[in-house]
Amino acid sequence: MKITEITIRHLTMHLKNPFTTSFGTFKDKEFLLIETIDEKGTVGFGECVAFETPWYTEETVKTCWHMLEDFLIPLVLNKEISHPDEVSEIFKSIRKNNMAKSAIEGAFWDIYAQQTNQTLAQALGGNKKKIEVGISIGIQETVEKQLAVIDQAIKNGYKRIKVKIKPGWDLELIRIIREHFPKVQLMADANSAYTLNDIELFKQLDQYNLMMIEQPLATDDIIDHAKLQKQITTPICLDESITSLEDARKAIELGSCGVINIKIGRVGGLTEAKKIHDLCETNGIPVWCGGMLEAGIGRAHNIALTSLSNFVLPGDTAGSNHYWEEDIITPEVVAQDGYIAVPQTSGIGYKPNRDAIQKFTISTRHYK
Ligand SMILES: O=C(O)CCC(=O)c1ccccc1C(=O)O
Ligand SMILES: [Mg+2]
Repeated sequence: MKITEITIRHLTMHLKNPFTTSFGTFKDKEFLLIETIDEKGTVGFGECVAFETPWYTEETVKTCWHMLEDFLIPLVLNKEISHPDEVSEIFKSIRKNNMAKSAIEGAFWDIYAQQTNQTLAQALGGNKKKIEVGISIGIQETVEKQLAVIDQAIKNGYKRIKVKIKPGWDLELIRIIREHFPKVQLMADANSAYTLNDIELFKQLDQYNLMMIEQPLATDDIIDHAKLQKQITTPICLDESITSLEDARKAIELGSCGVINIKIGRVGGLTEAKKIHDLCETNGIPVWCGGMLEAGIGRAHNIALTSLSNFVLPGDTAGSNHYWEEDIITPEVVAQDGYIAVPQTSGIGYKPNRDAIQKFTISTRHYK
């Protein structure tokens, strides 16, 4: 395939419920949508998951646009590429900037799947017909509100609940949640809000039978996580710390985690995500697919990835209606009884909703 035209759109979408983490609150999601067209007229879409501010990783909407426009697009525009795996090879000359790389690589995968008449899931080697998903619930204003939101999520069919914790909103919160929901599959995500000085807190958390604790320590750490893992029984799940196959290899070798959360954008694309998946499978490390409050295009890519065999734990890919009044794909993503059906039409399996995309777009630029 040869991409002859690329469009970047800057969208802003209002979240149904504000999402609060240890770093702050989101009310809207601003992001870039990438549309690519090849010489045969096949259209592919990729979603850039970077946020407006660099709280989760160092990338932002603006840094991604800069990287795409000035470096990444010139490397792939009008180049003959036979397989999307080649895109990450070409991008190796650019350090990091994984979310920017991933956005464009995803559009190549979409086109490749369509041209080989496969679903994106099949193109990646995934066989599952449906995937099990959970839900990630942000920090609420009160414990009562937190319990009510969890209760509603369970009523909506989600069987695995993830809550966000931060210093002062942790042990007591988990104790109360467990008291109300003794059996639910429960986990906590700290988004790097703690240090090894908090080791007593983590030992205390062991009594609540959490499935895992996600990213308790620094965003770039695997050494302290290994020390912590040796002292607690709850498996540590790494999110922010794993940005590549090499990171995953080292974390596994050190014993820094028992589980890895794979996010396509964080690791630089589907090719790298699949490699991490395969490495974890070989090493007996279960994985699940993380989320970045994606709109429909990014969500569709997550669903395809989750169809791979070692995604054995429910991920954060909830249905469109958990996030949006209106999503940018048709049909929207539906989670029923905690499962999403993997679409069976070629490419990402959902149609971009051009009217909705238009409505949420605040600026557009074309490259050819
Ligand atoms: O529902 C989702 O998309 C995932 C929500 C979530 O936990 C999250 C959302 C934004 C940034 C980081 C994270 C995270 O997994 O740490
Ligand atoms: Mg996380």
